Amino acid sequence: MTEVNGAPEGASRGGDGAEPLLKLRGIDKHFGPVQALYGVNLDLPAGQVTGLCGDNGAGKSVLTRCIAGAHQPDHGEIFFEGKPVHIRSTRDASALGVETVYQDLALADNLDIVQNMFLGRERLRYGLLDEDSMELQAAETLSTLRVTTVRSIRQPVASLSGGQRQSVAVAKAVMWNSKLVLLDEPTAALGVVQTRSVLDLIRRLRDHGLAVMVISHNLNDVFEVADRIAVLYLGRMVAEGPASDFDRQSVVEYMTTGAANGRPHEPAAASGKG
Ligand SMILES: Nc1ncnc2c1ncn2[C@@H]1O[C@H](COP(=O)(O)OP(=O)(O)OP(=O)(O)O)[C@@H](O)[C@H]1O
Repeated sequence: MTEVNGAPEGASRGGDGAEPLLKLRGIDKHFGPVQALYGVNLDLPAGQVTGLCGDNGAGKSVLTRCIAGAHQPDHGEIFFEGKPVHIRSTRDASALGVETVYQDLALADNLDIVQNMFLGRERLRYGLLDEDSMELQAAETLSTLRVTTVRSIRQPVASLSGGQRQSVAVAKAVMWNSKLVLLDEPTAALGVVQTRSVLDLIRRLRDHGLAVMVISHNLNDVFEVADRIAVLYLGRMVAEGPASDFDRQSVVEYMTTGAANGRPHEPAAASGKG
């Protein structure tokens, strides 16, 4: 059995009836006169991929940043493992096990894969960098996630393909005891084959029991990988539920009008949201 951060592969999935790993309730956020989020509720269960959809400016990045500790909500509550939490900084988020992979990936091109995965959290031994143990852990994490296409973990990140860079960024995020991974447009700018391998990687995170939230404009990717779908429209969460509640047309309608068939989203009766 392979493990990421102690979570057995195939760990039981938080079904819709289970307490979500992360729960947002009534999140408001404004910037001066711009109200970016209005009373947003969202559940992110463990062992499930949630696709966060919304048109440009809908509030996806602001919401992600509120969970990641990069923005502070004006109002609302965040529950993590059922307990109310205040995520005041990205450090607070990391301490909870929340890691974010932003679109720009924030990898240092001139450094190699191991150096990137440990950047800012280097391991020391007798006052020196413990290269062997960092290399071992980086290699183990990549192999657990079956990221097998990189030639050497000592190659500079500048020499990697877009898909490989995305994989390294994801591996870096999950290496640090993460329970929730937020991915901002993970397949933007990737070719067909690279997209497929990143989507496979996302499924593996889910199968290891992590909660995953994926922001994507690409509905093919969302439908391929998401167990749940949440749609923001002009800062409001207009639909949230199991992916089977939706089809492409309804998601597009929610994204562009805030309703589908002229009606707001009705959560499935069995969704057990609290
Ligand atoms: N730092 C900020 N200062 C002022 N307004 C902001 C700031 N960040 C976001 N906004 C505003 O909040 C709203 C939501 O923006 P956000 O970036 O979350 O949208 P998005 O759904 O991620 O869009 P996109 O798909 O284009 O990235 C927009 O009206 C945006 O202009």
